[in-house]
Amino acid sequence: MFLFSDTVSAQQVASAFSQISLRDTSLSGICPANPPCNNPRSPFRTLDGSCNNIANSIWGRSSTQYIRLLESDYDDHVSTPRKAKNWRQGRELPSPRLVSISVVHDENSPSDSTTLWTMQFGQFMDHDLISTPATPDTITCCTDDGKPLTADKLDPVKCLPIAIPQDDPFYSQFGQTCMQFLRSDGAPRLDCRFGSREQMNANTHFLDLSVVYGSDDKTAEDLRTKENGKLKVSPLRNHHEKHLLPEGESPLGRPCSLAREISGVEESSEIKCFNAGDGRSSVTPSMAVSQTVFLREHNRLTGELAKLNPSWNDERLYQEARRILIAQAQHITYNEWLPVVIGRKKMQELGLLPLQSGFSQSYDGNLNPAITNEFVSAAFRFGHSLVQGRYSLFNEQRQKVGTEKVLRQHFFRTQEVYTPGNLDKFLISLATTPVQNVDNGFTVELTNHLFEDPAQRFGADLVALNIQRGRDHGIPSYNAYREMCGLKKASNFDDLCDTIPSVIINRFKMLYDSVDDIDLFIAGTSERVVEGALVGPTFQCMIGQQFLRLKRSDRYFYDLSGQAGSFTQAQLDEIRKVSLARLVCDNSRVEKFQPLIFKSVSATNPIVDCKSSSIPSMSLHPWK
Ligand code: HEM
Ligand SMILES: [Ca+2]
Repeated sequence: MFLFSDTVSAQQVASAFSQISLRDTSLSGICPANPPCNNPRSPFRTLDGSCNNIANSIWGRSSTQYIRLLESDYDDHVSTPRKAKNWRQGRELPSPRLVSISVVHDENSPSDSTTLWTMQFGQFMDHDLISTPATPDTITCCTDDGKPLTADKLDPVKCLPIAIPQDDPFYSQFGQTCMQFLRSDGAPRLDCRFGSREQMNANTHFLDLSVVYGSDDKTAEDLRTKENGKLKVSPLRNHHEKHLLPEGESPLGRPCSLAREISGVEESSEIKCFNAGDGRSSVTPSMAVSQTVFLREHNRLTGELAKLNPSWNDERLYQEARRILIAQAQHITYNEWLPVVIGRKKMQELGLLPLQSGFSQSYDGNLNPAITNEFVSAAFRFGHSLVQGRYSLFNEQRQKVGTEKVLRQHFFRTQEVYTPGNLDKFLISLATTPVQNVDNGFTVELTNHLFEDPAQRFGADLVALNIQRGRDHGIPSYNAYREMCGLKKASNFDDLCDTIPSVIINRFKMLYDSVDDIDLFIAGTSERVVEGALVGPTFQCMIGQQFLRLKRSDRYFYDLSGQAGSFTQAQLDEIRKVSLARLVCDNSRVEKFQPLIFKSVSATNPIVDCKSSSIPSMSLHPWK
C-alpha cells in the first residue's frame, strides 16, 4: 500500500508502480506475449512482422508499442502532457498554433537539386513504417463552430484540443478558436509493468512493404487475387491504361471524386477511393500514384517468375515476388533515398551505404527493431516541410499541362488518377517539380488548409498538430535531444545559435519561458541543414539511428548472408541494379526519365530512354 502525503511525489509513486509486473497477477492475460513461431526458418517474412526475431518473436510486430530514445516527459509522470519547466513562476507552454504562426512561414523556396519524388517516397516510407492509431473521429474536442468545449463536455482522456489565438491571422475570420485534436491510443507495455503512457504502431515496424501488402494476415488476404500470386487491381476502364489500385472505402467518409466546381464534372459515385496495405493510400493523388507503381511491379514480377517457373503455385509466386519487391524497396531506400535525406557523409559514418558486392553480416539479434517514438512524433515528420502546395502535371516533353492545382483541393480526391494518361503525368511531375527546402517553411496548404472540407474555407494546421502530437506522446524538449545527438546542451536561448538562426531564436524567446521548453518538432525543422543533407543535425542523427536500427535488427534485410531469407549471390547482384527510375519506367507508359529520380535533371543526370543502360534492369534468371 502507498500512503499519499505531501512528502510523496508523483514521480515516486510512478516509479514504485513501475516495479509491479502484471505477469504475476490475475491480469496477466492482457500482457503482450511472444507468439509461437511455426516456421522460424521460413525464407519469407510473416505478414505481421512477428518471428523476425526468433528469441523475441513479438519484436517489430504490428500493434506493438514504439520504443523511446529518452524517457517520456509527462507532467504527472504517467500521461498528462508536459508543462513549462517553471510554469509556477513563469509562462505556460505556448499554444502549438501560436508557435506555428510565429515561427513558420510559407515562402516559395524550391530546391535546386532535389525532386518531389524525395517527398513522395518519404511519405510512402512513413506509411510503411508508422501508423499510430487514435480513437475514431466521432469524438469532437471542440464545439461544432470551433470554440472550446466546457470542461464538463470535454473528454480529457481522448481530447487535447489546440487553442487558436483570438487574433489568429487566418482562423479569426472564421471565428475559430479551437482545433480538433484526438490523443493517440495508449499501448499495452511490452514489459507488462505499470508505467507511463506509451503509443503503438498499427503497422509492422520493419521496412517490409506492409504499405503494399498489409500488416496482418486478414488485410493481406483481402488484397490478393489468389491466382498466379497476383494482387488485386481495379477493373480497366480504358484499354490504353495499365492497372490501378483496387477500389476501397473512403477515408474520413470523404468522397474520392472532386467537387464539380473544381473538376468541372459531376461528382460520380463510380469514382472510388483506393485500397492498399496501409489505409492512407488515397490521402493525395500522388500518394496513390506511388502505391500503384509498387502494386504493378509486384504483378509484373509474378508474371516473369511464372514464365521461368511454370510449376510455382499462387502462394509461391506471391511470396517470391513479395520478397524481391521488399528487397528492391530496401535497396532504393538505402542506396538512393536516404543519402539524399541525411547526406552521404552521415551514411558513411554510420556504415549505412549498401555494399557494392558480397554480403553483409550486420544482423544483430539483440537489437529491438521497434520504431522510436521520437522518430514518429517529430524527426520523420521533417517531410512535411518538403511538400509543395501547388502542383502541375507534366507531359513527356516536361511541359506543364492543364492548370496548376493547390493541394487543398486534392486531399482524398483521387479522381485525377482515373483520368487516362494522368498517372504517367503525375510520375513525370514528381520527377520534374523540385521539393521545398527544409527551412522552417511550410505551405499554407498544410498549415491552414489541411484536409479542408470544400464546404468550409479552412482546414487544420499540420505544424500545430505535429507539436501537439509530441506533447501527447510525452516527448521531451529539443534541448534533451541536442545532448543525445552530441551537440552541447544549451543553458540559455543564445546557446542555440550553433544550429538555429538568430531570427528564430528570438521568436523562441518570445514564445517559450525557458530553453528547456522548446518543442522538438519546431526546433528540429528550424535548424540550419547539414551540408549535403535535407535536415539539420538533430533530425539527421535521429533519422540515421532509426535506419541503422531498421537495417541491423531485420533478419530478412536484403543483403545478409546465412539467414533463412538470404538471396544467392547472383540474385543479390541483380537486386543491386534496381533504382526507383527503373520501377517507374517498367510500370508506366512513360518512355524516359533521369536515372537518379530523386535528383533534378542536370548535365550529369540527363533524361534518358527507359531502355538505356543508364537505368539498369534486373534479370530474374537467377530465380529460375
Ligand atoms: C501531402 C503530403 C502529406 C500530408 C497531407 C501529410 C499529413 C499528415 C497528417 C495529417 C498526419 C497526422 C498528424 C497528427 O495528427 O499527428 C501526418 C503524420 C505523419 N507524417 Fe505526414 N503528411 C504528408 C507528407 C509526409 C511526408 C513526406 C513525410 C515524411 C517524409 C511524412 C511523415 C509523417 C509521419 C512520420 C507522421 C506520423 C504518422 C503516425 O504517427 O501515424 N508525412 N502526416
Ligand atoms: Ca512495415
